[in-house]
Amino acid sequence: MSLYHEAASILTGPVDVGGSLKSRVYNNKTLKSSPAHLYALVSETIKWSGVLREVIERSQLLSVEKKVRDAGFRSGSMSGADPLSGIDAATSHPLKLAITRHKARLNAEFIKARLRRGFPSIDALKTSINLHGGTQTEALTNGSAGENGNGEVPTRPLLHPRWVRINALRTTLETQLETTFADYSHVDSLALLEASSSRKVLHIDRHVPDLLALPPGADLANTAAYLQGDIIFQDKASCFPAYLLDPSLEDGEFIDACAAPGNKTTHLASLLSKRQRANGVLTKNPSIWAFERDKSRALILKRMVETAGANHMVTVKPEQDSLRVDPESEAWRGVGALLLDPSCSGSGMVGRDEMPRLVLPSRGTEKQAKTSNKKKRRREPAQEPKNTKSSIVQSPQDEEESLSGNLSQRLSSLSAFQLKLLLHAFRFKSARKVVYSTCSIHAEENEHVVVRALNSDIAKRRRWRVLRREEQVPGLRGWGIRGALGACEGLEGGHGGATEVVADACLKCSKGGKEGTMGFFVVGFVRDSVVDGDSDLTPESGDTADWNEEEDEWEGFSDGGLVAPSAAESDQGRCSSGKTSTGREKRRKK
Ligand SMILES: C[S@@+](CC[C@H](N)C(=O)[O-])C[C@H]1O[C@@H](n2cnc3c(N)ncnc32)[C@H](O)[C@@H]1O
Repeated sequence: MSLYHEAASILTGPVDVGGSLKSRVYNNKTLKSSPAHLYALVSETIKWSGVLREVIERSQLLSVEKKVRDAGFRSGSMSGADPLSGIDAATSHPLKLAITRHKARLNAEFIKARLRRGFPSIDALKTSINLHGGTQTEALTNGSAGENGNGEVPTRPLLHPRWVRINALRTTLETQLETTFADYSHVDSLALLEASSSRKVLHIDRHVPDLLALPPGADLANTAAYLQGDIIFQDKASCFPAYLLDPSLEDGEFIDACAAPGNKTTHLASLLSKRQRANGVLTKNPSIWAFERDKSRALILKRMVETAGANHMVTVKPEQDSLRVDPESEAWRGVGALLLDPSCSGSGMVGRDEMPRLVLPSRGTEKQAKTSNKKKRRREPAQEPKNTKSSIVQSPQDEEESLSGNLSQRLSSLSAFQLKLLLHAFRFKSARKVVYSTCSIHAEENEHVVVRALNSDIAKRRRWRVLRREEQVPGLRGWGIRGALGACEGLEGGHGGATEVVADACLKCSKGGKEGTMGFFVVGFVRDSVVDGDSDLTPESGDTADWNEEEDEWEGFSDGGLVAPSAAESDQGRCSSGKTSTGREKRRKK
């Protein structure tokens, strides 16, 4: 049984210490069990924990079997046809006996749990759980059933879909729908996508052009389309910045000031190539300068640009610190628009160093407990240490990290760095558009940076203002989640606009929300004309905290995939597959 005890200790460990589930198992040298077996057991347990909870709670097993309760029915496998078939212990083991005594009741509850979810067979339930990791079936238990049942669908999508961006540099949406996704059925909403038990189902996004949502388990990493760069795994939210920039061939040159691994750079190039195609005439190729200060990340960026077929537009500047580029220099006079997606806390990332949540059964309601054993229940002896977030979800509670001293310090350092980059972007003499984004959910890195930027000397003198909601590209104008009014207070007037206008100009994405995105923030800045005679500006003056380079900031994945960890891994495979970049010639030297 040590396999089960070890699984239990992994599953009940604190959620905020020890890294991902995989690293907790494979890096723990004190475990006796085979890491592969243990990992399989804990991941299966997590996947099935919602069903297990229901079966155990409804059978009231824990109210009558003290042994099971004290040992903790912490892990089990549901890979077989009944809830008990996976328990690998001697038949005479007291724990196994305590469970098998209730076999009939447990099996009956298991059947009911399956039917409640609308699955006609165990295989159908298994397929859905394997596809959606168990969470989707949870959505179906409150009275509604999935498409296998009475056709109803859950009211809210719960999972992070696999977002796939069609790369217009190499292909078109129509071509991909006729080839890579020819045998996929189309659904009208994420809710339907999540309710589907089919792997071959997709939803065409209604906000960002050329973006598809697929089920989270969709495996496209080996498709020709992915390998040749026709499709790119990119979270929907991460597609907002380039789209919001609304790049046109008249904008002049572009800079992506924080470019690696290259999702937004290649998206920008893709949007420009569509513009070129729409123009119908052979236009001069637009220029995108992709700055990346980190040497190894710049290599990944180069590969991504190459794979996406954007070499003819993008010039990667490896080991280039954006802040060391002189925006006043004549060399950058042609730059009209910038993307700025700086390193941030990454608090909006889905799956970052995440420990999956285990849903545990309770011993039943007070009433159930009283009727079953008529004894007053004692509290579980094993208590979590204070101030430690457990990976077990006992009851829904807000697990938002509190702004402790450390976090607050870190955020203030990060936001100082982000502001510095933003004000630097404002200094490019011909620039008329800047899009700023973070994958952070903290106002300090988002609205507060916007307010401080608008209050800056350079913003006022060069007349930078926010790109108002009504000016935004059609797909994003309708996006409902906007900046927090309270977080936008403190505007000093001038050209910044009213607090409401600024808050409404900010687009936010919720992590784990019904839109299926990661947590994200994006805002556009524009100016209506280029103002000259302002080279005497010292834009960074007056900005407070110093950026601490040692901070653990989020710098995006080291690959092209801002999706689930598995996709990130597969992208990494592509990026580090030994394929060398072709040594693309620089179009011109700066
Ligand atoms: C959040 S990631 C960017 C993700 C990227 N925009 C994408 O969509 O794939 C931030 C990147 O900016 C780089 N970076 C941070 N500060 C920089 C600076 N001052 N100059 C250039 N690159 C910088 C980091 O090394 C990191 O690769």
